[in-house]
Amino acid sequence: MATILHRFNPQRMKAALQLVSQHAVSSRAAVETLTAERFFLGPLCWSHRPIHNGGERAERSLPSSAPPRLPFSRVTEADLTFFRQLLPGRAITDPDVLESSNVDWLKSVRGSSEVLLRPRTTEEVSKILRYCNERNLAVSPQGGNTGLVGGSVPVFDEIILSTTLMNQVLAFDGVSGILTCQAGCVLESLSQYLEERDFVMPLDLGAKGSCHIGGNVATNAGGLRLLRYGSLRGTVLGLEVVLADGQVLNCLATLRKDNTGYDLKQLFIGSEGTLGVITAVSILCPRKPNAVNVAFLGCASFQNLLETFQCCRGMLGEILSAFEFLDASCMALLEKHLKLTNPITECPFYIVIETAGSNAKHDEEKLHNFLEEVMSKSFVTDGTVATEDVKVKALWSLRERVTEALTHDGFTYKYDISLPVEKIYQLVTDMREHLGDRAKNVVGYGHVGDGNLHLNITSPTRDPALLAAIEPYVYEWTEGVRGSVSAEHGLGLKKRNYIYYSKPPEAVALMGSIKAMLDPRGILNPYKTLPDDLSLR
Ligand SMILES: O=C(O)CC[C@@H](O)C(=O)O
Ligand SMILES: [Zn+2]
Repeated sequence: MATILHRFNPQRMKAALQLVSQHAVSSRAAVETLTAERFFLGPLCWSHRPIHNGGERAERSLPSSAPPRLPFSRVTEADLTFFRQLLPGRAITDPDVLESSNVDWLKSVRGSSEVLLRPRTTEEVSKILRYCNERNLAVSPQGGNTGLVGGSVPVFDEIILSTTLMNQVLAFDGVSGILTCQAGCVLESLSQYLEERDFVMPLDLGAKGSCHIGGNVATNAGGLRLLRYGSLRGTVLGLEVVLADGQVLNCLATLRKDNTGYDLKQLFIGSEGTLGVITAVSILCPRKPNAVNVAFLGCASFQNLLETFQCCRGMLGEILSAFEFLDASCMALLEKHLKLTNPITECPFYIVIETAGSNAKHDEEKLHNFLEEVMSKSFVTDGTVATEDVKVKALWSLRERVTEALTHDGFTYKYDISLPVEKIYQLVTDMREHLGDRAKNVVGYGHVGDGNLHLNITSPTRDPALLAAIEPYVYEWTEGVRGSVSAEHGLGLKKRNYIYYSKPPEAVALMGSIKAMLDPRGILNPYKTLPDDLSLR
């Protein structure tokens, strides 16, 4: 527990608890305040955050997913008239259309917004935000609504600002590979656009068919190619952002190098729409590889998997583009719920390795030598390799569709953890032991190459007792090895109060100051990312 002490600030936590209880009283008194049950699909959930004070430890409750509604204005008929004039036919109030924008992809959180705006241009976004800021109307920016932490839907009646119609490619330079596009372009459409021009997007994720590039950047999505091309913090070269007061910040540079002052775009990458609305992105795209190979391998232990990883980095080097894993429990769920077939013999662990290079013969030879090495050393017990597009896709779907398989297994508690790579599976093993038969399934999968574990725990229904057994255990465990409680999904609504497990109070306070400077009225994506002790002021 000593590791928690240096990060924990008892004063701040005490203030947070007082604040939360004040709000709880006033929100109960307000007749029209929305109750937790309206946005949280199930009974109110409380998590327990240990409080350390001079060596004494006390358990206190801090609401995890139930903030009170902040005193924003409510949308009036006059507001609707303004929006309808600005966006003819694109200011939507039909509850049936709004339904899918109010609920997240996991169907775990629900807002009750009555207005969905679909701008086409940056100028329209600017006019919307200037108006909302003046009127003190809260706004929930939304891309493809594929987020997993409740960050992409309103919590109460925030206006939904959708980037769906901002889907134009603005420019592509076939020499440098720099693409400039509007924020609402769907990732898969951009990939297709680039492939026709012999380039690829530097990121790829399971949600590619629906997610928007603006949302990807706003959440700093990682995905399956990060190992090769790095994070969006490196590949995004420029951004256009509309600030809370409607000001347009045009930092849409298309330069590889630019050291003129602070790199402001980094503030917006990963800020989950709380500091500004990203309206356009310029991004550096790699050449389309001539040869792609995918190997699906089985290992008898996680130690063998790590040995395979080390060997892989050494022998495949520059052509390695992904090293992903899933455990046997994930495979069982793929078979049971999605009727997918395991192409190799049953193993405790499975690896998906992708190579992407410029010389098919050279790549195949390297892969062949590598496979021979890991099989002869018994790091790998079985495997199959694909080079044809259809087979490559089929092998990838075994990794990409685990999230979907989990949705059929009951209620899922999801954790997206960054850990030192050698500890990546220990958390799954410890959690299984810790929960015993209280969970239906405890599964681990993720991005080995990035030290990113997706720990998912299923239960027949939402189960507060199970949740109390998982949290704060999972966060304390993570903090104990100096990991991060959000590797690539962000904090959103669900994880906002756990930020202190991964960031010192001084850093969180500075985040609060930046938020206050850029969005003084707090209208942008309220209740998300920052913890309640900062945002409920
Ligand atoms: O559902 C999850 O926990 C992970 C989703 C996604 O980040 C993935 O890598 O498949
Ligand atoms: Zn992931």
